[in-house]
Amino acid sequence: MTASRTITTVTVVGAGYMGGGIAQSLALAGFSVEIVDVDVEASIKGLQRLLEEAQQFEDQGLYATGSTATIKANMTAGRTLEEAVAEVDFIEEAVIEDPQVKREVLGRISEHAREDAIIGTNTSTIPVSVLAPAVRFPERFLTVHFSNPAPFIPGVELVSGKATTPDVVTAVKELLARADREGAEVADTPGMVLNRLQYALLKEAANVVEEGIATPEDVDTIVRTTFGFRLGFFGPFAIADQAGLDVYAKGFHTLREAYGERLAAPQVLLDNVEADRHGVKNSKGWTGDFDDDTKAALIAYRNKAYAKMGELIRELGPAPQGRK
Ligand SMILES: NC(=O)c1ccc[n+]([C@@H]2O[C@H](COP(=O)([O-])OP(=O)(O)OC[C@H]3O[C@@H](n4cnc5c(N)ncnc54)[C@H](O)[C@@H]3O)[C@@H](O)[C@H]2O)c1
Repeated sequence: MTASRTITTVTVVGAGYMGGGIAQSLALAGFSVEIVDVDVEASIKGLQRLLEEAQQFEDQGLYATGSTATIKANMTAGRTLEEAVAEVDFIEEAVIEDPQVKREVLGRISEHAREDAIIGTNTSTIPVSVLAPAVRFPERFLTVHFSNPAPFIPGVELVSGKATTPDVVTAVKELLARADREGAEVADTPGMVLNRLQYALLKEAANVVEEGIATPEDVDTIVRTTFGFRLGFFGPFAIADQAGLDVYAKGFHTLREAYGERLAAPQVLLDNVEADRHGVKNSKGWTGDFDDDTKAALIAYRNKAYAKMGELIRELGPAPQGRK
């Protein structure tokens, strides 16, 4: 491994829905990006499609004027996988979600890449431990999981394997920051964090419907107009701090009575309350301590965020819906 891990050149292998969006985003951020698909013809078609899509985004005002020209200047296609991975600093694999196919492709990538090139996989479900054995020099391998649609969703889950070295994670975080993305590290577990939480919400939402408590339409309305409204700005811990941890503890008591241990208060929440940490209101929260200036700034930020969110939703109008 070389000392410097700064990434400037990237190859994305698998230029489909996600790989295409990732390549587009990185090219727009100034990285030199090559895309590779099943063969040279598919790669060139992919490039054409991505440039057309970028132009549409630009015409719709979603990308700044000149973005397509930047992407065109920074993105190439037309070589084999072996050629395209040979010199670059970072390779992101985004082929189909099939462990066998991924292992084969990752094996080829790592065989032909520089020994110090960093290799990421965009898998949404397959543990690093399943894929890493296929990678030559697995210390430079990790999951770099972008979300759909990649051109617009900023968050990226990063999952290290047993062998992954910290400098590799740092270099990928720097790449993401340059592309205006935010990487968060999670352990190598099925579903990681994003899908574990998202699936838990869907499962409970389905329970609510099955129990006849609300229709799917009303569940969706409640989610997007109440707690979902906050989620673009605050995660569950920050929200709990704002609501009051003592309030949550009481709420969990009611839920436990109704639904059993499954919805009992987490011990760490009870420990916080026991230690007189009630959240922002008593200046001692789960996420930290709050002095008066920080409290005032947080409330001002929250109010502005929600007012602007309301404005945006009114401006966009309701989302199109499928016919019943
Ligand atoms: N679609 C999503 O919402 C989403 C979100 C996050 C992560 N992911 C993950 O991203 C990855 C790609 O998903 P997608 O939705 O973009 O799929 P996709 O089918 O749109 O794209 C996959 C691409 O890989 C190409 N490909 C297949 N085999 C290949 C090979 N051997 N060599 C080179 N290219 C090959 C295909 O031709 C296709 O263009 C998967 O691991 C998926 O789980 C998907």
